[in-house]
Amino acid sequence: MLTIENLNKNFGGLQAVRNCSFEIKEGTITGLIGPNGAGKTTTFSMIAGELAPTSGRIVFEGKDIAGLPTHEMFHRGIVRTFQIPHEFAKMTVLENLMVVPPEQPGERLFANWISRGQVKRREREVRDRAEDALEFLSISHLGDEQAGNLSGGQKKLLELGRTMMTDAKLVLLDEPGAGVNPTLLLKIREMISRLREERDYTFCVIEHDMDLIASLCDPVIVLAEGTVLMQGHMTEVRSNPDVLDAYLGGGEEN
Ligand SMILES: Nc1ncnc2c1ncn2[C@@H]1O[C@H](COP(=O)(O)OP(=O)(O)OP(=O)(O)O)[C@@H](O)[C@H]1O
Repeated sequence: MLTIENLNKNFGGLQAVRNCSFEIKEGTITGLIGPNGAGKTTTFSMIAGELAPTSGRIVFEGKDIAGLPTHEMFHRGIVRTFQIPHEFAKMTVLENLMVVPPEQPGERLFANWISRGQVKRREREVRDRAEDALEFLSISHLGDEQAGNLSGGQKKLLELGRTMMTDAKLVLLDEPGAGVNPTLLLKIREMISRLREERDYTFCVIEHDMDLIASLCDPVIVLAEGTVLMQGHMTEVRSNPDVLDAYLGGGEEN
């Protein structure tokens, strides 16, 4: 589905990503791990169109999309969620979902005037889709809650719900486990798995929680110093001495 070929990103004299190449196969939940500063976030930002690569190719469904802006990536079905969920705190959970779909007819000045019926129909569709997302995620009871009142884990579920409002094919999940209590973590893990199995999403996940990676992701790609150190099943990754070295060398137990 996505092939990264010899990707490079320099920030001045610092080479954050260097000759990085890997593949994300359709229907997988691919983990992207590595010590702090390994280049994971920078790689995500290039795939999502927030950063232009210095050089290299990002081929999505057969087309080189490197350097295209975020809205183009979104349009093609690449959606990124963030470590800190971007909910609208003063809006309800349901409203947070309903504002996601781009180009709602009611937002276009003349569409309102020309075809009220069409706008109403579209609004109904969006509401149905939002309610379906809430039901899927078992958070229908939170629909009327102000999003700002949600716990960290509930906000992550809302973020998954916002993704379900788009026509995403590849979802880039940025630390879905960060700041989430253990009970909700199990639920988030289950929802990601079910979204893959039942709704055909492909995921790429950056995560520091190795148990979450082990239980959710296959394959796992390990980045170190901006490039791929190894790739495989988490059992192989865990027993690879180079991976251990990279983590210990980074001085961080993550
Ligand atoms: N906008 C920027 N300007 C300059 N340097 C940057 C910028 N963004 C990232 N870097 C540097 O690039 C390197 C890779 O950073 P990146 O955030 O991609 O790593 P990471 O693997 O996501 O780390 P972490 O796990 O700590 O989030 C680091 O040395 C970082 O300091």
